[in-house]
Amino acid sequence: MAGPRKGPGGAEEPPPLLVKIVMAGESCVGKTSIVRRYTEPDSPPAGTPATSYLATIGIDFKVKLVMFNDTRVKLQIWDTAGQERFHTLSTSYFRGAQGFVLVYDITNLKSFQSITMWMQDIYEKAGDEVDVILLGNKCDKESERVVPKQKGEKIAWEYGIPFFETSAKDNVNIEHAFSLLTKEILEKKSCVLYDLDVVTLNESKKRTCCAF
Ligand SMILES: Nc1nc2c(ncn2[C@@H]2O[C@H](COP(=O)(O)OP(=O)(O)OP(=O)(O)O)[C@@H](O)[C@H]2O)c(=O)[nH]1
Repeated sequence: MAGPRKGPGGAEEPPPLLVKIVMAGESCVGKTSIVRRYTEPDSPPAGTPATSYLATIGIDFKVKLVMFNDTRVKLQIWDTAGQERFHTLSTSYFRGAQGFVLVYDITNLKSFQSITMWMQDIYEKAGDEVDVILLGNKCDKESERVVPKQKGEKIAWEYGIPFFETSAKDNVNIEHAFSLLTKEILEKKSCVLYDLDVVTLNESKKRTCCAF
C-alpha cells in the first residue's frame, strides 16, 4: 500500500487542502466547457464543431490539484445542470460549497437576468459569506453580444464579487478566474479541510479535519 507522500527532504507532506467549488447558471451558458477548459486543457475547445452541446444531466464533478503558496490544494469542481427541470437537484449541491462560479452568456439576455435568482439560491443554501465569482462567458462572440460588459461589472459591484468576461473557446480568463476564487477562499479565516482520502487508504469512509 502506498504510504504518505514525502516532500523533497523526505519529510511527510500533509494531505492537500480540499476546496469545494460549484458551477452555477442557466443552461447552455458554458459551465461544462469552462470546467473542461480548466481541468483538461488539451481537450478540443468549446464552440467548435468538435464539441457539440450535450446538456449536463444531473451533476458531474472534476478534480484539479493546484499549488497555493507552497500548499497543495485539491479543487473539487461540481458542474451542475442549468436546465430548469434539474434546479432542485442542482441547488441541493450548493450546501457545503466554499466557492461558486456563477456564469451567464453575454449573447443571452435571459441568462444575465437570472443572476439575481442564482445569487439568492447561493446565499440561501451556502450562506452569504460564501465566495462567488461572476463570469460573462462567450466573449469571443462579440458580434452577437447583447449584455454590455458594464452591466456585468455593475451587478458584480453591487454584490461585491469579482467579475470577468471569459471565453472557454479561446481560453480567455479561465485560469485567472479559478486562481482568484481559490485565493479568496484560502485567504478567508473560515475552516478549510484537509483531504484525508490520501491518508486513510484502508478506510471506506472519507474523513476530513480542520486545517486552521
Ligand atoms: N463560442 C463559444 N461557445 C461556447 C463557449 N463556451 C461554451 N460554448 C458552447 O456553448 C454550448 C453550451 O456549453 P456547455 O458548456 O455545455 O453549457 P452548460 O452551461 O454546461 O449547459 P448545461 O449542461 O445545460 O447546464 C456548447 O455548444 C459549447 O460548445 C465559449 O466561450 N464560446
